[in-house]
Amino acid sequence: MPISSQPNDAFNSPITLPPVTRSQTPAPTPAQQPTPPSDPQRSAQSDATKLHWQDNAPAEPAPSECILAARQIVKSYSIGNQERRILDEVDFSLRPAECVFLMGPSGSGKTTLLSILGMLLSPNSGQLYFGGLRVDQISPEQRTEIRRKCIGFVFQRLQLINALDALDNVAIPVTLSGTPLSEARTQAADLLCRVGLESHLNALPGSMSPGQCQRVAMARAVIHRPPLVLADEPTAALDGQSGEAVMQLLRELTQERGLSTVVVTHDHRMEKFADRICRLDNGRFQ
Ligand SMILES: Nc1ncnc2c1ncn2[C@@H]1O[C@H](COP(=O)(O)OP(=O)(O)OP(=O)(O)O)[C@@H](O)[C@H]1O
Repeated sequence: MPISSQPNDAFNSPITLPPVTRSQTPAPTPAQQPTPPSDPQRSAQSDATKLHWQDNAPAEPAPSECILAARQIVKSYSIGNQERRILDEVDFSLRPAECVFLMGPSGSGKTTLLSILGMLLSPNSGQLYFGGLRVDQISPEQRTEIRRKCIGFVFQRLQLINALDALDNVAIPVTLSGTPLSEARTQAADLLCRVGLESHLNALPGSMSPGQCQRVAMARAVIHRPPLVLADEPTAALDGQSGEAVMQLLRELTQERGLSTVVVTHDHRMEKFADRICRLDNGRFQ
């Protein structure tokens, strides 16, 4: 099920970030984006941990080592007088600059998990950490602020504003956090050129192909350099060739900026773009 919440709701409320303390470190600002450790000893440790982790060992890395960590997440819905468990004590970890794909059968809970990771949906229980901060324990306003500043969303159903051209679809969200429009437009134009749309800066979404619109959506998702990008079936509406080009571009954009990425996809042809694949089945990782 595609995420249906408007990502733009994150841009609506003027909220101040929570006070910064060591035990409640807010998600990193763009200038503080986490990067893989450069110290050789630390790198060796991290590589060892990653190997261990990729070998499906039960241990998850510490939340403080992750850009995003979910622990024992449960999500249920009541249908009539019956409760249906959609996510059943799920653990998930995403390291800085890593790209993880969530795959699994229809109805297995992928979009539900992505929505919880993006703080668009609250779990019934479990812990969610963003940059080491327990974000399930902060106020909704603080979560909105972190989501607005630190997460870029790419949705299956494009959520471009039809009345705005490509340039302003990308630029306007940045102006909501105080960047002057002229500067935002310069940044947006650079990004749109980067994604191959230099001749479509002033095109309206209705006059562009689905693949071109998805490129605009990706530019919009990364323009504020969020440390985390969440994508729900970003290639589902595209044919194989444009889907692959869009996924390739998403990887390049996020790699260039050192952003961490979670992608929900059904498309096995895209697997080559993942650093790691987590397969959900019936609300649990296989
Ligand atoms: N608001 C809701 N109320 C009740 N059930 C829900 C709700 N949202 C999702 N579900 C159910 O939760 C299950 C998991 O849905 P989800 O969209 O996360 O699966 P998915 O793996 O992303 O599926 P797909 O690949 O088809 O998009 C589905 O059975 C769905 O019907």
